[in-house]
Amino acid sequence: MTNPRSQSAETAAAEAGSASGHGRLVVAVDGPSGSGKSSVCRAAARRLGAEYLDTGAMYRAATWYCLETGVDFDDESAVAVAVEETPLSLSTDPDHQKVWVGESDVTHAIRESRISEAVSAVATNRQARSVLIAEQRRLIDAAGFVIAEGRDITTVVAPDAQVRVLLTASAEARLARRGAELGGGQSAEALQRQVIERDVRDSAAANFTEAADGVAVLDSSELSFEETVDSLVGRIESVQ
Ligand SMILES: Nc1ncnc2c1ncn2[C@@H]1O[C@H](COP(=O)(O)OP(=O)(O)OP(=O)(O)O)[C@@H](O)[C@H]1O
Ligand SMILES: Nc1ccn([C@H]2C[C@H](O)[C@@H](COP(=O)(O)O)O2)c(=O)n1
Repeated sequence: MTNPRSQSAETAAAEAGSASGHGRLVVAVDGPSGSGKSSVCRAAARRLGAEYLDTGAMYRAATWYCLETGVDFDDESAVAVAVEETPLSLSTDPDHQKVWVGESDVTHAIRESRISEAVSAVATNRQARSVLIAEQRRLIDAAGFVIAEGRDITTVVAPDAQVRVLLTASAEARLARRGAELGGGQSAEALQRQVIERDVRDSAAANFTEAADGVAVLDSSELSFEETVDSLVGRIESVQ
């Protein structure tokens, strides 16, 4: 995987880590779709002056590249080669979340439904995963103080993180949140495909429904957004 902008992102990350006075601190958060990982982790990172790594954005950007280059998703080797080739870079600044593939700013495009519906083909490809996991570890190592979220951060990418949390919410809460986020125009079937069915497919590659040993569960079903952020921040502050 080539990474034209990674150097500046890493330099910024290292500076932010040392400037925040936290030294090296890795926070790993996993959970199913719509549990609140991205929004809660981004808000916690802002509040604490940490870097924020959205690993799902990396799977989505690689999927965008596969679609752009016309890769056949049924051809596992072709998918793996395309992911290896993807000129992906992303910022870890929680205030300026940007994702690029080469010179294309794909920050918004990777959130489209066509990406959500195709991304599992990349997520369940073993070779593609190992390429992305290596890159995620490199970005985490380069950061001083980072909150990284995804599906396998607590278990595979950063099992030695000082804070490890499984963020959950009931299926009803997750569907309602995603529906509201998308403006209420999505059919129940489309939401079911993008949230529940995607989780079922992605479960073949990672276990993000049960907490591994040493991983704390944060169930946000009955919590407001702010209460969920407060809870995560409290857990992080308790180890500082
Ligand atoms: N505790 C909460 N209460 C209410 N809404 C929440 C809560 N946590 C998150 N949300 C909202 O739910 C929506 C989905 O959250 P988010 O995108 O962060 O989930 P996610 O776990 O990252 O999903 P995905 O893995 O599919 O990207 C967002 O609109 C977010 O603001
Ligand atoms: N560590 C990760 C992060 C993400 N994925 C996969 C599973 C999702 O379908 C897809 C997009 O993630 P999202 O933006 O919805 O969080 O990427 C994964 O397998 N492992």
